[in-house]
Parts: sequence; C-alpha cells; structure tokens
Amino acid sequence: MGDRGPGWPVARPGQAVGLLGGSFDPAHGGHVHLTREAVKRFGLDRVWWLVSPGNPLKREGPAPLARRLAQARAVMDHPKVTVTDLEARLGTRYTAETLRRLNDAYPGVRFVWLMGADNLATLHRWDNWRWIMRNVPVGVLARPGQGLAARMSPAASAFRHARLSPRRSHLLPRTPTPAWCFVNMPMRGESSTAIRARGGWTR
Ligand SMILES: Nc1ncnc2c1ncn2[C@@H]1O[C@H](COP(=O)(O)OP(=O)(O)OP(=O)(O)O)[C@@H](O)[C@H]1O
Ligand SMILES: O=C(O)c1ccc[n+]([C@@H]2O[C@H](COP(=O)([O-])O)[C@@H](O)[C@H]2O)c1
Repeated sequence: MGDRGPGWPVARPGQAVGLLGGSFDPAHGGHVHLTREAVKRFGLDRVWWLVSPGNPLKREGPAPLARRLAQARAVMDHPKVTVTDLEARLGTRYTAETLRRLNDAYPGVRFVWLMGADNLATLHRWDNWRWIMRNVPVGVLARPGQGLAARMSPAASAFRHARLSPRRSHLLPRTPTPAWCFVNMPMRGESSTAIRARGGWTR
C-alpha cells in the first residue's frame, strides 16, 4: 500500500475522502461549515484537513505548523474529519504533487479536492492546475463575494464541459474526471485574514 507510515490517516479502497487543503492560520467556523456541507453534498465518507506547511503563493510564512494543527483540532470536532500534517510528512507543498502521492499511497480511495470559491478564482496560478482538474474531482463551495470571480475564472472556463450540476453533487466522487461541482450553501463570512487583523491570532 504505497509508502504510508505511522500517524497517517486511514481510508479503505472505495471510500470517498474529501481533502481540504489550507493554511488554517488560524482555522475558523468557515472551514467547519464548508466541511460539514461538503460531507453532505458530496456524500463523503471522510474529510482530511491538510494543514499546509506553507502556501507556495503566499509571501509571508504562516504560524508554526504544530500550533496551527493544535488549533485546528480544537476547532474541528467531527467523527468523519481528521486534521493532519500529511503534506509535511510527504515533503510536498504543491497540491498536484500531494495528490499524486496520495493516489499512490491509497490505491482505490476516491479523493475529492475541496475548496472555497476564492480558490477556484485563482486556481490557474497553481502548479499543474490542469493536471489537478483532469485527474481529481473538485468540489467548490460558495464563499461570500467570490461567486462571480469563480464562475468567470480561467479554470471554470477551461473546464466548462466538465461541470457537474449541483443537483447531482453527491455523484462527484464517482464521476469520471475531469469533473467539478460548484455548490451553493448558506454563506459564512469568517476568514483567517480578518481574525489576524483584529488580533485574534498571531504568527
Ligand atoms: N468562510 C469560508 N467560506 C467558504 N470557504 C472558505 C471559508 N474560509 C475558508 N474557506 C476555504 O477553506 C480553504 C482553506 O482556507 P484558508 O486556510 O486559506 O482560510 P482563509 O480564511 O481563506 O485564510 P486567509 O484569509 O489567510 O487567506 C480554502 O479553500 C478557502 O477557500
Ligand atoms: O499547488 C499550488 O501551486 C498551490 C498554490 C496555492 C495554494 N495551494 C493550496 O491551496 C490550499 C489553500 O491554501 P490557502 O493558503 O489559501 O489556505 C492549500 O492546500 C495550498 O497548499 C496550492
């Protein structure tokens, strides 16, 4: 089974596992809400929060990984959700590389990449973003003020043909790739930037 080591999360072949990558600097109610909605709407068996060693596009480094992990675990308490430092264990920062490695390490597991609408709007700046869209189902969840930018984004245009209707969102983990689905949900305005700005978290 690939190169899994101790402390790695568990998943069985056939299970649908959502991956929410993020800086979580800090984690907040918006992440929790996104995760609960994603479980319901995409029919996920598990969600793993991949607490990033550092977003390759962000100039300023985040708070230390151990502190972000501990805070995320305190915020997210759900039997289907695991908060993990898998990317640090793998030595990856780029999502495409993480996904390749996880597909090798967990054969038969149906991974779904999860993200808020703001990330779809800038996905075309990510390393190997077309590979991600072609090889992994992507579930996008609404975020305040980001709907138009996401729908008009280069990634949404390039993969227009691969968009799954939100009415069929629960089929996403089993839909042949490329496949992505944008679902609306009651929106939550929390952001890590806002929390840091009001002094609720220091790096
Ligand atoms: N309130 C929210 N609603 C929907 N999605 C969200 C929300 N907050 C974060 N996300 C999504 O969660 C993932 C991880 O987000 P991240 O850890 O960067 O939090 P953030 O609040 O966006 O942080 P920052 O403000 O520092 O950029 C991203 O895909 C992001 O789009
Ligand atoms: O692979 C890339 O090029 C890439 C560029 C920017 C962001 N990402 C990933 O996107 C996820 C969200 O990042 P963030 O900092 O907005 O929380 C996180 O898993 C990052 O590693 C990935």
